[in-house]
Amino acid sequence: MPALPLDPGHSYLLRGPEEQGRFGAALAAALPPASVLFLEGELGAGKTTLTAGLIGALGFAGAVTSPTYALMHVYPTPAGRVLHVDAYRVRDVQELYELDLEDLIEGSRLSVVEWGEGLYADYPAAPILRLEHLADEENGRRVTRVR
Ligand SMILES: Nc1ncnc2c1ncn2[C@@H]1O[C@H](COP(=O)(O)OP(=O)(O)OP(=O)(O)O)[C@@H](O)[C@H]1O
Repeated sequence: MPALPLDPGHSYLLRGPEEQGRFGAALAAALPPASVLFLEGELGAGKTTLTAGLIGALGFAGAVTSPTYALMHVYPTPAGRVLHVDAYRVRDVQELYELDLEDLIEGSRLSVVEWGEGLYADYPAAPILRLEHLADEENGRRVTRVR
């Protein structure tokens, strides 16, 4: 598997949504089939922008929108199905299992999971990226690979 373009414990500054999307796109080749990518970051931290770049790089040409209200979006790509899950409101991880999430992940090209702490132990190989706003006077976001 190619290395992610970021080592654990390291950060990048992403200046603007275009860079944010390009960073997401650069992750695509590093994430093998059936893999999981965990994203952390408050409202507006750029999770959807990064994910859109990633899904676009897998060949999906349509719009990618925040899964906050739907809990999960499913994108068909030429490389296989991509899941974009927002687990924030799922208090009980059991609810995720009731969705058969494990099987869905297994059958997908990639699953991007926001706020999926409850699943971190189940997917120990999955990278965790944290997105943060920079200070007000700076334009951009910091992305840190937590794991
Ligand atoms: N690196 C960046 N620098 C500056 N602005 C950015 C950057 N990345 C994304 N943005 C902008 O920040 C806004 C919020 O981004 P986005 O919708 O991706 O956040 P989100 O984390 O998915 O939010 P939500 O939690 O609401 O789903 C958008 O207007 C986007 O263009």
